[in-house]
Amino acid sequence: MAGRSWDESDVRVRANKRGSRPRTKQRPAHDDAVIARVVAVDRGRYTCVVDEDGPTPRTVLCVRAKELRRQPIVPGDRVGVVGDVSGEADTLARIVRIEPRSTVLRRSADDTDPVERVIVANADRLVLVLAAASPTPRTGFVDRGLVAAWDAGITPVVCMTKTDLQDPAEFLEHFEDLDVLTVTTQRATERGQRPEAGLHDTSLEVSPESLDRLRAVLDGHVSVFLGPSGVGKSTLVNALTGSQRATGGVNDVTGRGRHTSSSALALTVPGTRPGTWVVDTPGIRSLGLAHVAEEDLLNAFTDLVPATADCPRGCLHTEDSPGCALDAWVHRPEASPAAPGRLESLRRLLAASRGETQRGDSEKRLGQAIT
Ligand SMILES: Nc1nc2c(ncn2[C@@H]2O[C@H](COP(=O)(O)OP(=O)(O)OP(=O)(O)O)[C@@H](O)[C@H]2O)c(=O)[nH]1
Ligand SMILES: [Zn+2]
Repeated sequence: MAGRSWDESDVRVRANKRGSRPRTKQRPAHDDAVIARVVAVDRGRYTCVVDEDGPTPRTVLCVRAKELRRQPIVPGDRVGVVGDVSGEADTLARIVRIEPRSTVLRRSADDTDPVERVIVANADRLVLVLAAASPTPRTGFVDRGLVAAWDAGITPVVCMTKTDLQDPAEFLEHFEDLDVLTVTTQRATERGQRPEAGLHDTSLEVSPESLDRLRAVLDGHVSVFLGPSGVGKSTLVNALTGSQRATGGVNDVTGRGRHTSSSALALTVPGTRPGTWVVDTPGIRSLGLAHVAEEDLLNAFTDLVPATADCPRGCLHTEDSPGCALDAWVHRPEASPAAPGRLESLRRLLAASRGETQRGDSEKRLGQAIT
């Protein structure tokens, strides 16, 4: 293969097995393809919404063209679709093209999955969900989430749930030097006061004001929610989208009835503009940062980056790096009280990332450490 680079598409230039016509790389341009949004992927079937911001949005079930076989197509993707795009029952259309993606959210390989995977395309909000209490919020989760968002070019949002249980102000001080969008949510009433809510109707638990605030943050965006177990993600997603993930209800956009697969699912948000999506990623509580370059990791700490200009060349910014300017910076009188903690976070992440690169030690993987 000297002097020439090639990819898998070359391999497929060969006679059709069934012997009719030879395959070539000159495929029809599919000028007639309509643009659709992928909302769910399940065993080679792609549920797409055609005309998402037009007068007749409809759900179309698709397969993908053979030439796209090797490319991941994920929720959030915008694709070109040909064939029967009526959305009527028992029709099947075909995805012939993946539109350029504005962002991709990746999940690092880890012990549960050896392959790095794209999980969502075109998201522009990463909502890091934490509870003000129960479970106790941890700054490390936000630090890692901010790095993941920065790396993917996605705007992070910190969403503090359960503020009925605890005032989140003290926790949020940790991030006050960062220009991070923050939103708080709480439950409307005690369950006991709303017996009609029933045990499984979680949507009634979130206060209407909370939902208004969230909708304002999500409006016009494609958002992914990420958070440790038990912080109230499904409660929020259900309340916002009207889906009933936990109970297997019917969603009117996907028309799929039950969402049993564990892959991501894009849902519309009633009361927002067309083009507003929440991508639910069941089972994914962390993204892993193994694929994030060290420099990008540092750049995510926008509050500390300016200080590194005074570090010696090649400074590793560890606690024992000679002349590292970061210590003095976070302890200067005008520094915020949160600054030393931020430096600790940065050093923990750097150490984890270096540990992994040097030793390949899976225990040290950032992927595991994010939650
Ligand atoms: N007090 C209070 N409880 C809440 C609030 N939001 C959710 N909860 C409760 O927190 C518990 C966990 O909520 P879930 O929505 O299942 O949490 P989750 O993040 O989806 O958890 P996983 O499915 O494990 O990822 C439930 O008992 C909710 O009723 C809130 O704002 N205030
Ligand atoms: Zn340094």
